[in-house]
Amino acid sequence: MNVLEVKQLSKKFGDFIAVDNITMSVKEGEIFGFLGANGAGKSTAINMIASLLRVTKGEIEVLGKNIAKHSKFAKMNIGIVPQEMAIYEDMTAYENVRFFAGLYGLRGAELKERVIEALAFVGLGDKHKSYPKNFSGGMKRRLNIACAIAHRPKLLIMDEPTVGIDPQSRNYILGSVKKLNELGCTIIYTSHYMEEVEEICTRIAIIDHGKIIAEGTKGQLKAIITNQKNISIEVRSAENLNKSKLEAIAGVNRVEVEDRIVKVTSDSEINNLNRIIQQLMADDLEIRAVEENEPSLETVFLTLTGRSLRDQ
Ligand SMILES: Nc1ncnc2c1ncn2[C@@H]1O[C@H](COP(=O)(O)OP(=O)(O)OP(=O)(O)O)[C@@H](O)[C@H]1O
Repeated sequence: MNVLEVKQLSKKFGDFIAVDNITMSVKEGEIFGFLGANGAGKSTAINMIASLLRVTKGEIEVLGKNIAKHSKFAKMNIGIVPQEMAIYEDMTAYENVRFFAGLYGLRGAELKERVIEALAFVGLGDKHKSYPKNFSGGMKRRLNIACAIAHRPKLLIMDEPTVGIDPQSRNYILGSVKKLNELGCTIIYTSHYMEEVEEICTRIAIIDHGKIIAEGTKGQLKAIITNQKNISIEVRSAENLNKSKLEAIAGVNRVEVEDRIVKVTSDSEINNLNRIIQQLMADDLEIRAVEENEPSLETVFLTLTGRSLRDQ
């Protein structure tokens, strides 16, 4: 089932087109990565999905229902962790989460239970009475997440939740995202940190100048720019290597030897690692290490957009 369906969605600010006719869908159980450089249009797109921003053109369906026609249904089923911290500094952590969960209609014992659950989930179970003004950036982010999940949304949208925080909180947040997903929450995760997206996302859309320019699993995105893989095998000595026999293995395109490293370039679709290793062993080469390198998503992004994700 599709949790989210976006059809020909656009947003104009005056004459400027921030989101340009995007169509995409997110299936139940996915961690869908929305990857783009600063200003690419990520926040604008997800703010429309979360009903925080008016749509210029296009349609958005959540769990099969149009969000413009079923606004309450959409609100109950979506949680958003906005880029700008949305917490009240003069309310305790508990009061913050209670306030936001209350906006979703939770009341009484259920409200209390969910607030406690959400705070524990983000590792702030012992900070109920603390004020966020005394929190580190990472703790504030975690509180922000607790506010967005207490009503147990089916779809959680996170807008760069790890920007500007310490590595420990970052790891905690990434771990929480995975755990929430395992508990059945579908997640849209925007970031311009490539490694995060590579680590947690099951499918990724690359957005650039308001348009989705590529979409797919990591493997599919990487296959856009290359259908090759590089295998590096470190051996004790490459003296006895029978190069032509290696080159004869199905899928192998090139074999190079650099000192004690045998470098094999092969079609990525063909699973021939076993045969390559068997051939080296048949030549009596002592294998010390094997490494298979794919192009990184950063390379994919660079190739498709002509610019780096960061530093611009
Ligand atoms: N309210 C607004 N009025 C005018 N232009 C806007 C407005 N909001 C965003 N923009 C512009 O739309 C473009 C997309 O912005 P958006 O915030 O969606 O990008 P982003 O991909 O989320 O980037 P970032 O990683 O910096 O948040 C930018 O050029 C931005 O300046």
